[in-house]
Parts: sequence; structure tokens; C-alpha cells
Amino acid sequence: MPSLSQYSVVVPAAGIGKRMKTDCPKQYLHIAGKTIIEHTLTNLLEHSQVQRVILVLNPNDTLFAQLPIASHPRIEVVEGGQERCDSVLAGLNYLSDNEEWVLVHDAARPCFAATDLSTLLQLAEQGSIGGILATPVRDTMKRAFDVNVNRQNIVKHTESREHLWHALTPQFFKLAALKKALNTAAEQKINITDEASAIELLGEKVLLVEGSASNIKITQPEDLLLAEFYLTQNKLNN
Ligand SMILES: Nc1ccn([C@@H]2O[C@H](COP(=O)(O)OP(=O)(O)OP(=O)(O)O)[C@@H](O)[C@H]2O)c(=O)n1
Ligand SMILES: C[C@](O)(CO)[C@H](O)COP(=O)(O)O
Repeated sequence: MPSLSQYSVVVPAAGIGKRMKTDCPKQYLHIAGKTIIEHTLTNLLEHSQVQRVILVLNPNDTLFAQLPIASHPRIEVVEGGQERCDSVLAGLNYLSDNEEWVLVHDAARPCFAATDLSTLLQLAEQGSIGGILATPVRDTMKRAFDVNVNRQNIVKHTESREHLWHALTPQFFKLAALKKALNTAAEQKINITDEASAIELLGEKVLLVEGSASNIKITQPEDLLLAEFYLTQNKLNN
């Protein structure tokens, strides 16, 4: 059996978690026995195809250094930027150009399944540009007229949910193409919220690989209990 390729993972973890409305950045909240960032990093580093993590932290982050995992030999820390895409690019720029592929995974997504990551790598590395984990939309989708006021809005129309997916992470792309795509988007002042949307700007076809809907991004307070449930279940199943 040929040995499986190993990859660097850029982990954007420089956010401040505004929507979580907590004193500390959400990645340092404790669920299922440790901080969210420790769950994410541990789960990544345990995967046989993860060689190292390039962890992108806020320049003002003083919390990570206090964690035992801060001394892990396969974690290297770089400073993040104003937006998530700036933080991702900072991580990419730390990598040497001889790395052909790169993974990007949100620190705020600790519940990803190792088997989903393996499937993404197996399918996407056969292609020319890469792909992402995603999960099909299950609800009827409404487009609102404007921004929400007091958690209320008015329906403008119903969007077709046919062929509509939630983009997740990890996302897996050719390093050179992703750097070019993010730099191009920045030059054109295009707001990029995931790596795939930058690659799409280059006219490339991004592979969608169905992953578990339990791979949630911890964003708002109600996500914490759900993530704790999934992490506990994952631990019981492994
Ligand atoms: N300038 C930024 C903004 C976000 N992130 C990271 O990108 C991931 C996804 O972003 P999000 O869920 O939006 O996190 P926050 O930006 O912290 O949340 P909020 O938008 O509520 O402030 C998170 O792991 C976050 O730490 C980052 O590295 N650099
Ligand atoms: C990258 C991502 O997790 C894919 O769904 C999402 O775009 C991150 O968005 P955020 O607003 O930066 O959390």
C-alpha cells in the first residue's frame, strides 16, 4: 500500500468572535473538556495526512501561548490580518513554494470528521485545482429585503435550493493557485469569505465533496451545546 501524501494545514484562528458575544475569542471557550482551538488542532494533528499546522493568530492573542498544545512540534504560528482571507493569505505566504497542495480549516470547526477529510483529499488530489467539504442545503431558503432589525425581516422571495450547498472547511487547493486567487481578489477589492470563492474567480471548477452536517462552524452561543454534543459523540465513536 503506497504511503498517503501529507499536507500542511493553514488554520485561521485570528478572529475575535463578535457574534458569540463573549469576553474571550470563541476559539478559547471550553467545551467537552478543553478549548475549541485545542479540539480542532488535536483532531487535525491526529489525521495521518496532516504533516503540520500553520496556526494564524491575532497579533494581540496572549491565550494560545498559555495552552499545553502551544509547544506541539508540528504547530507553527504566524500573525493574522484584518479579515479571514488576510489571515489565510498570511498562512499561505509562510509556506514554501515547493508545497504543491494546501489545506485550510477554520479553528471554529472542531467537529469535522476525519473520514470526511480523508475523502476530500482522496477525491480532490486526483483533480487539477482542488475542492471543499460541503453539505446540501436542507431548508427552504428565503432572500430578505434588507438587514435584520430586532431579529426580524421581510421575505423578498424564496431562493431555489436545488443544487445549493453549505460550504464547509477543510478546503483543499493547489497552493500556487490559491495564493494567486487570494491576491487577485484582494487587488480587485472583492470580499472573499472562503478559499473556493477566490478560486472560482479564476474561472476554475471547484470540487464539492459531501461532508457531515455536524461539521458546524461555532459562531453563535447556541452552537456551543451542539458542538459539545458532536465532539462527545465523535469521541465515543472513535
Ligand atoms: N481576521 C480573521 C477573522 C476570522 N478568522 C478565523 O476564521 C475562522 C472563521 O471565521 P468566523 O467564524 O467569522 O470567526 P470570527 O471572525 O472570530 O467571528 P465573528 O465574525 O463573529 O467575529 C475562525 O476560526 C476565525 O478565528 C481569522 O483567522 N482572521
Ligand atoms: C470558510 C467558511 O467557514 C465556509 O463556510 C465561512 O465562509 C467562514 O465565514 P466567516 O464569516 O468568516 O465565519
